[in-house]
Amino acid sequence: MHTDIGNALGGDPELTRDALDELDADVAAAHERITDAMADREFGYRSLNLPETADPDAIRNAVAPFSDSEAVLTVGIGGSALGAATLSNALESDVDAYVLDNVDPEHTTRLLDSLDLSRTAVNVVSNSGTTAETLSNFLVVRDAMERAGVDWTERTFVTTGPEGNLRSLAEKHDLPALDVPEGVPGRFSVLSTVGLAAAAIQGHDIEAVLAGAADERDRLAGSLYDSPAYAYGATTYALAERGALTNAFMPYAESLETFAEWFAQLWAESLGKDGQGQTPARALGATDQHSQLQLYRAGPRDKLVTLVRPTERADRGIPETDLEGLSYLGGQSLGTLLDAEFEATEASLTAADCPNVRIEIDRVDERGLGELLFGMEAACICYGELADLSTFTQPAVEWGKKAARGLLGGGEFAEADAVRGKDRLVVE
Ligand SMILES: O=P(O)(O)OC[C@H]1O[C@](O)(CO)[C@@H](O)[C@@H]1O
Repeated sequence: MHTDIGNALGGDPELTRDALDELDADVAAAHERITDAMADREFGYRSLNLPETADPDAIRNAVAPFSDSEAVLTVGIGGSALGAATLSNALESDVDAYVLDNVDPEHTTRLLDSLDLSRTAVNVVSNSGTTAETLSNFLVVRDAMERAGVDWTERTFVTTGPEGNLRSLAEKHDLPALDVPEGVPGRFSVLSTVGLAAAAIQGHDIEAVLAGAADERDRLAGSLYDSPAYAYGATTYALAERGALTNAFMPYAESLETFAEWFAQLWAESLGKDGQGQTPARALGATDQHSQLQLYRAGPRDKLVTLVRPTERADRGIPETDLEGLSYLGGQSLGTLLDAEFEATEASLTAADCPNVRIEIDRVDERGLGELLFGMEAACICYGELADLSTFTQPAVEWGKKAARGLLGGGEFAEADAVRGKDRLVVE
């Protein structure tokens, strides 16, 4: 992973090289804290140990019974689904991958009706084992399997914490069970059983994912100028401190669209604390040049744009044309056009004083994804250290869970009363 912060300097909000140089002393302190916490396997920080603590052989052994699958369905939500989805949507495989990470009945029915459940491996993923959406979807999937005459215990494995409903279910029905690594929050768990099991069933080189992550870990250093991950974490933090409260995250590869979704949870749930944080806006290049770029260039001076691309990709030529005014496109390639648009957009943002950062990997392959995923996790932790945040917790999400549970008769919660007491002003 390479991080180019040249265009992050001198924009509006303004960040100067002197300011970054001054911040670098804090980055050195953050690095020391991070490496000590990694060595002590502290909660959350131990996520950065996964390149060597994850056990790809154990993962492959656990999913071996599903090697005949034509599809793998991950039932989870948040970090328990987005890591697997990032890898499956970025890489090609003969084994299809699907994710149920919402409780939209029409979508769930459409998906289940489309699957041959007798040939689908179902991975139910929940660290807590109590997440309403995941457990509800599992019950629906199990019912669909039974209606299809499929022995669900033959097609299902779980990935969960040491206790809870899924652990009990696995023990009761002797299901293969993978352990969610202890002390690793869901949004930091992609480089573990949580993100790698489905990838293993799809035949992806999970060892290469971990090798890419290990390479990025080896680049962590006591200066932002020596570590691509810290360069990104420190620059985004410094810009946020100066008013860039939105981070438009814009990969120029369809295969990285879900990666942007994964990044959004990592950034929002880790850094949105005590009135601080930086809103991740998911975008896609070149498509969003024709939708959101207007705001990025000419809207409030409250954002940075992160541009991500592989420097190598398979390409496809554009046929010659005699269409008036389009002949310049003929004989080019789609990849050349995409790169021209990337660089033009980057320059366009800079010309409009919108700070932007370029992140590049060689290719969207297992190794490149490992670099990106680890790099963003380390960047996020660096930002959290600099901002003195509680990076690894997410207390604010609990209010809504209690309210929903109360509305469903799952207990007495004051939050549910607040829902019932909504002020209404309906305009029809
Ligand atoms: O793996 P679990 O416990 O089902 O949690 C799923 C997701 O829900 C959250 O806990 C937020 O509610 C995320 O942090 C997590 O990734």
